[in-house]
Amino acid sequence: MPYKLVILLSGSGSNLQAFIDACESKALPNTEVSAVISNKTDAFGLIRAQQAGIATACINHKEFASREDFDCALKNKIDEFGADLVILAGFMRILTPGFVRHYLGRLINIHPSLLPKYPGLHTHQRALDAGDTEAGATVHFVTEELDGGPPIIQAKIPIFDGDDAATLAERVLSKEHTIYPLAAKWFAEGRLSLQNSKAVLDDKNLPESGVLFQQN
Ligand SMILES: Nc1nc2c(c(=O)[nH]1)N[C@@H](CN(C=O)c1ccc(C(=O)N[C@@H](CCC(=O)O)C(=O)O)cc1)CN2
Ligand SMILES: NCC(=O)N[C@@H]1O[C@H](COP(=O)([O-])[O-])[C@@H](O)[C@H]1O
Repeated sequence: MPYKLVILLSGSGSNLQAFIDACESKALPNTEVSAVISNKTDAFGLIRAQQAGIATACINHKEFASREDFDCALKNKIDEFGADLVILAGFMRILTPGFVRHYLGRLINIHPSLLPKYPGLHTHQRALDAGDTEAGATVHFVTEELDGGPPIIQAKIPIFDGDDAATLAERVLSKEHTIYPLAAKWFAEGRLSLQNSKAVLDDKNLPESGVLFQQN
């Protein structure tokens, strides 16, 4: 029985594509993307999923009277598909405490900064404006606190003179496509868990910033 990923997204879906390719190449063995769900009807990630023969659903947050109602519909759809792991891949909605509690420990996100720096939006511009010399991405467990969940893995890149938010985003995204499937692989292998609000890998608490991914 393959390990089932349900991926939530709001945009282009290049991280989704990385998961599709990793499952296809068996870099993520015995794992499948069971469904892709978006809150945006025009998310290109839905097209990517359809091109890969993956079930899709669109639940438009604008059609709901409250965040709680939207999250309840989202939860029902996810559970209809069945998910061992719920993956936020550029999903641009803040999730309610009830939703997070339901999936706690099997709900992860990728954030385009070296958390705890720059939670929220516009991370690359904030790093540039602060004069930082490095940027990156963080895979973390999702908790009620926005982008405050325990980090699992981080990748760092240098910020070059002349970088702008777009060039930074492009180089960070490339690292995301490596670390995100790796974190999911650890989870599918039963090596990664959330215990007492800490990320645990191979029965050891991870460092505050997660595992630092080093690519030679
Ligand atoms: N309870 C949590 N929900 C979410 C988390 C989390 O850690 N805890 N991670 C985010 C992902 N994210 C950054 O990584 C993020 C997504 C969305 C927003 C945000 O401000 N959204 C606005 C709408 C913005 C828009 O529609 O363009 C909103 O929801 O009102 C901040 C950070 C996913 N959810
Ligand atoms: N706060 C959440 C957030 O900003 N997530 C970011 O959205 C992008 C989605 O790209 P993709 O659609 O090409 O995978 C990624 O860079 C991800 O880190």
